[in-house]
Amino acid sequence: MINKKLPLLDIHRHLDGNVRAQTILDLGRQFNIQLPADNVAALIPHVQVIDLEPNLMAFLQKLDWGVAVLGDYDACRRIAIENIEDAQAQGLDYVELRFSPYYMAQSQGLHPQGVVEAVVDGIKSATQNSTLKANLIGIMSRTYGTKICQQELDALLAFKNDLVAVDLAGDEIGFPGELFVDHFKQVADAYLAATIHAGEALGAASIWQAINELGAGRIGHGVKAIEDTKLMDYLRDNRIGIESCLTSNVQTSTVASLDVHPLKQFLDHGILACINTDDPAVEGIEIEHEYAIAAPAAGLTQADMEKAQANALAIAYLSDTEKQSLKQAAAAR
Ligand SMILES: O=c1[nH]cnc2c1ncn2[C@@H]1O[C@H](CO)[C@@H](O)[C@H]1O
Ligand SMILES: [Zn+2]
Repeated sequence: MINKKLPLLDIHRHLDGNVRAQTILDLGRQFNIQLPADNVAALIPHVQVIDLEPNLMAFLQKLDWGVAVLGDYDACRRIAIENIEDAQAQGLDYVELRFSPYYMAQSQGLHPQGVVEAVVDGIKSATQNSTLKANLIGIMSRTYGTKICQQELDALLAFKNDLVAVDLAGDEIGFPGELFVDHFKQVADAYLAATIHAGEALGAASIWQAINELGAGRIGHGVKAIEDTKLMDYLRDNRIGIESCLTSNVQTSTVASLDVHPLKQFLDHGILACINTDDPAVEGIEIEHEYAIAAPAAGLTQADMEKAQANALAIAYLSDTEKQSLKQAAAAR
């Protein structure tokens, strides 16, 4: 269970993987986009994983309707604002929302830089009078190849002061990290942190590559680190955190079931691993479910879950002062 006396964080959460079904319907109508259904109940099977998907790429297709309806920049702003509302409704104290401007732009011919501007603006206005703190992570969608990713990076770097990090997501097998060394050199030159989706569809070598060649200071998923003890030691000793996403890893068939998920072993090893949602609307779960249902099913004790809460704070892209004040505010409630 979530310990309310500790700050609750979700630091691996795709804004464009969390578009409400009702919003997809509204925007579909607004922009005259033909959808596979005209009510929420009938739309759900098209935009949410119902059973397991056979692999990561099949899972990722479920995100497509959420971006297919982004007909203008106001629509992008709307889903950014709704993501803050959703995070607030979950009782999160701090959220890192990540998004891929090219992925959001491509379907309706928007400009990626306009998408970044709209998302930044939406997050700023929605958090202005709120106790929830949010930071943004820019994603390069590797699935579109190196050239598009450069365009996407250009759009992100035009707003680098509004971001805390850059990520690489999408098809890890088809577009491995080796292709993106030059991109992440530019990320480092812009003084932005790097967190990379690695060791989800590929093995431990992909995690080593993300650390050594792309400068990753955190790893998204990192499931396959369990295959390499030296890597487990390295992650612990260098405080490279793992952003675990339990339900997502089952739905993508990255792990066979929760009881064989390596998160418990990561925690026992002293790795700064934490619990996150990934794509809540697509998965049909929320952070509460991950703590109340998924984590116990993955063998975590209450103490493990509290460790995971503390780890999320330890590796969050926040200053020590910000971390301290989140801690104090939670302890006082
Ligand atoms: O679990 C995941 N693994 C890899 N890539 C993901 C995952 N969830 C979403 N995306 C990717 O992130 C971008 C949108 O933010 C898209 O490229 C989507 O395919
Ligand atoms: Zn992810």
